[in-house]
Amino acid sequence: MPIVTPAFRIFIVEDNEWYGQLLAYRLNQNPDYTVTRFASAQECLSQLAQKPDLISLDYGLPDMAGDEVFRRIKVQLPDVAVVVISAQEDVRTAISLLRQGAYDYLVKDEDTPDRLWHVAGNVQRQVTLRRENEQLRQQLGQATDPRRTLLGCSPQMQQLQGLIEKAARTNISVSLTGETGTGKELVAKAIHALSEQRTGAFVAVNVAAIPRELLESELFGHEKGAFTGAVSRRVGRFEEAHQGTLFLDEIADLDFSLQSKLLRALQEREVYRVGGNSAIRFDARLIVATHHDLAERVRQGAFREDLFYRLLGLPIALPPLRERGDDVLLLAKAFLRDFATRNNLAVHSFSPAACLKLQQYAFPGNVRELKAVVELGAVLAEGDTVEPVDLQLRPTSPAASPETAAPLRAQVASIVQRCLDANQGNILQAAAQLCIGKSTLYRMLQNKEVYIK
Ligand SMILES: Nc1ncnc2c1ncn2[C@@H]1O[C@H](COP(=O)(O)OP(=O)(O)OP(=O)(O)O)[C@@H](O)[C@H]1O
Repeated sequence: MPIVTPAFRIFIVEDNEWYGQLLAYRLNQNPDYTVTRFASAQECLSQLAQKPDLISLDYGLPDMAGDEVFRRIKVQLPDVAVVVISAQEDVRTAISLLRQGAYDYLVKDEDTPDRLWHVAGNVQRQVTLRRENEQLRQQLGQATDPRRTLLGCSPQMQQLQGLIEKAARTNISVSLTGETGTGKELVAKAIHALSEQRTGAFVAVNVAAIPRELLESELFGHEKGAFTGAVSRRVGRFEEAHQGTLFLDEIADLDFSLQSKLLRALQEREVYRVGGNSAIRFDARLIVATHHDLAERVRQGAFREDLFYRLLGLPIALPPLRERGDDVLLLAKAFLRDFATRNNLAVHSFSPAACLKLQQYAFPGNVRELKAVVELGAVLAEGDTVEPVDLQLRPTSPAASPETAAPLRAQVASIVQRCLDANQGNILQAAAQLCIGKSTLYRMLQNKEVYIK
């Protein structure tokens, strides 16, 4: 099966029209790059669902401070390479941004377009290698054992694992719902990896991220000359997914006319390329996902009812992270261990107060946000322990309010005490559950903040 390499997407965020054009002109010399320009931070942030591979970010945008834009990008897309471009050299800012995960820091001068070109080449090579790696692993059938990749022990997650296994036994369509970052794509991949289709490709399309006029040819492909710009024949995502799994993310955003075409394709089990006459057989499992209430969309007349029922298949609702109890700490610990190992960092645990801060936060961005918060926390931590100050949560969180900060010590002690009691005073077990070192527990005992009853 061929390795499928999607376009390499680059965002240029630059309020100086002329300079933005200059950078785009240089990068567009590589026909494999899809370059999009934005004049403001807000415009760029609103389009992150397109999942760019590289962002060239002007540090002095008029509508938002550079470090804030950087932080928001990294919360949503922790893996994207961000190259910060600044009008003047500021070593402190550069170091701080690089520590927080910026890919590079360039100062604006006449060589910048060439240096950006060079950096883009490096990033593209890394991204291509990573994608090929993932696809090869999947094709070898070694990919994603959901028990290893989909972490969580809460009853909600156990129920989810059961549904994934049921879905994998047949080729039933699956409709996933859940807030952003709850793991819908991960679940789709897990179903694929456990199913008979695992030797075929897993093809993911984010319907909301592709402009309407390009989506039809993205899904169904096109023949050479089908429209202006169709310089060669293109195989659509349906064809690529043949005998594998097609994952359509953000399905609620599908345009009405494309809804009819999708329905026809599913009923007939065949598709036509744009500008083509011959039917192409399509046999793949379909998984759709949305963070909207699709039934409500049907009631509003924005989504076809017949298509809704055809897509519904086995509905699986993913719970928000804040409803998964202790999974927050379990996931945080796993992400910390993983990030520290990959980056050779000594940091290995969270202080009790840091655990409490994580448990009290609502995580509107769910697991994706937790992962970004933990990784940044690992970078910011001074010693081997992540402290509350290292956890950069959004200000709306209750954890940030002064009322919760004041009795923090007492609350920590009460949580630790409850955990000690639940473990019949077993310090090792309690420390492991709380993700803290046993020395912290001994110190709290010594200070009479907690007791062994
Ligand atoms: N239970 C989990 N265990 C480990 N990692 C998880 C879990 N759930 C989600 N993740 C990680 O969180 C991130 C977001 O997950 P994913 O992209 O699957 O979410 P999503 O619901 O599809 O998001 P969106 O609606 O924004 O597309 C990914 O890095 C994923 O690997």
